[in-house]
Amino acid sequence: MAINALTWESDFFSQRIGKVDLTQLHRLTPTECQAWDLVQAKIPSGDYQTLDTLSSLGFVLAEGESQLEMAVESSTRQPGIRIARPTHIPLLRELASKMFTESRFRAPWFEQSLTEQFYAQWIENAVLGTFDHQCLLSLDDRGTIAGFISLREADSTAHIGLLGVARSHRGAGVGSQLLLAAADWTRTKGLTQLHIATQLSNVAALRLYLRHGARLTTTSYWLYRKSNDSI
Ligand SMILES: CC(=O)SCCNC(=O)CCNC(=O)[C@H](O)C(C)(C)COP(=O)(O)OP(=O)(O)OC[C@H]1O[C@@H](n2cnc3c(N)ncnc32)[C@H](O)[C@@H]1OP(=O)(O)O
Ligand SMILES: Cc1cn([C@H]2C[C@H](O)[C@@H](COP(=O)(O)OP(=O)(O)O[C@H]3O[C@H](C)[C@H](N)[C@H](O)[C@H]3O)O2)c(=O)[nH]c1=O
Repeated sequence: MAINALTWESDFFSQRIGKVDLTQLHRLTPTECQAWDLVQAKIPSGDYQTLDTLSSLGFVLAEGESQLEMAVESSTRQPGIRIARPTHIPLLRELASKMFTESRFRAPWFEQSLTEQFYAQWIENAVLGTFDHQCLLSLDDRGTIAGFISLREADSTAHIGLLGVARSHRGAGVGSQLLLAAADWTRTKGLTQLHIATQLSNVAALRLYLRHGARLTTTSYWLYRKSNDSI
């Protein structure tokens, strides 16, 4: 078998969703793909051979992704940053549901209302510590949520889950403040690397990360194949 089930995603989106195991690509057949509603593959953007193989099997481009890493040698505590609590969940859900418009979880593969719920659920899970481990908030001088960042620790490295700034607060340094708070979170955990992933199209986010010294490490493509009789 060359496709592994994505269990959480399949349950959440009520579709049979699988992901190609690239080490088993030589075994992949249209018949195996057909057993799934949606098959995903994430490939290095320079791997033209895999790109061509997957294209010939009916996969199409869904999105490009960039991975970055920030070396955290020193950091400073950011004023105005709080740990999100369950009471913040309703407002965080509302903010997150409308913010991540650049996403591979998009039409025609995913219904927009479910995509909105997906990012709402992601940030709720971050507050509860059930997926990402923590969610930090930037509060404005009235105590309103200006932005949030979620973080997790995996493989001795810190990872940013979601970063979002309320539209009314953009372009005022809140994104920078949250990124610096993430660097501080990383350092206080005794870690030295902060990993970030974002869409290749997300120039605003990429500019922010690069401005703060993040290094672009890899670029990838997400390819999807939907079965004709599904969704
Ligand atoms: C891991 C992930 O989640 S990746 C996805 C990132 N999130 C999203 O795409 C969600 C939607 N987008 C957003 O929430 C926001 O646009 C973000 C997070 C990308 C950026 O947040 P912002 O708070 O606007 O960032 P910030 O203000 O620090 O920087 C943005 C611009 O404002 C400028 N700026 C910063 N401080 C100030 C200031 N005090 N006065 C004027 N301009 C300022 C910056 O120089 C920057 O300009 P540039 O991009 O032209 O260089
Ligand atoms: C909430 C939650 C999610 N999962 C699963 C579901 C998916 O299989 C993965 C998340 O996939 P990812 O490729 O990370 O998703 P995105 O493409 O939306 O994320 C990128 O863009 C975002 C805007 C953000 N920058 C993110 O950091 C990027 O990776 O996780 C799960 O198993 N359990 C959950 O609770």
